[in-house]
Amino acid sequence: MTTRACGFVIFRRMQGVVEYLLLQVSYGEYHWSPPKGHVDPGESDMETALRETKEEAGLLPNDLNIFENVKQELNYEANGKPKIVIYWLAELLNIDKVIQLSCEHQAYKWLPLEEARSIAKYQDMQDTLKKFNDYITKNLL
Ligand SMILES: Nc1ncnc2c1ncn2[C@@H]1O[C@H](COP(=O)(O)OP(=O)(O)OP(=O)(O)OP(=O)(O)OC[C@H]2O[C@@H](n3cnc4c(N)ncnc43)[C@H](O)[C@@H]2O)[C@@H](O)[C@H]1O
Repeated sequence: MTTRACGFVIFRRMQGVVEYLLLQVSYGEYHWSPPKGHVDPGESDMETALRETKEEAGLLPNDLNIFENVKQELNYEANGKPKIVIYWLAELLNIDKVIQLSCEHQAYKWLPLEEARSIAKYQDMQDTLKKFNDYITKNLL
């Protein structure tokens, strides 16, 4: 059975520089990823992304401008099971908003594209960040 998870690649514009939010898990390989998590029964993908972003980063829907038509799907194996992860692009509107982590994460960073890609580690996550960055560069700057 395939595991499904959803979240947001969140960016902010900091003095002209686009930065991406990555969270470091507090278990296992201590890997970094955008806020995301498993889809609960009866939840839509977007409801999951919003719930997980609130739980993991303390960000509410009105903190974000969500680009519903800009999304990427990742497919990989996690803990021996196939996993699908859907990310939408979202912009943090108030750049001073404080990130509030849950116990699932031990750190967060706002990083420009290449540094974000570097700590994201996995090729498909790196490609996703690049594709979202291309969209931002072409349409929002
Ligand atoms: N080892 C552990 N010890 C204690 N509690 C744990 C745990 N693993 C999960 N939990 C608990 O499980 C719950 C997770 O719930 P959720 O918060 O709902 O779900 P998630 O972000 O999708 O979880 P996870 O961290 O497992 O996912 P990811 O795909 O990034 O990561 C899953 C695996 O896939 C790998 N991975 C991540 N991105 C990948 C990619 N793009 N390509 C290939 N592998 C990737 C990761 O390195 C990791 O090994 C939490 O309550 C958490 O505390």
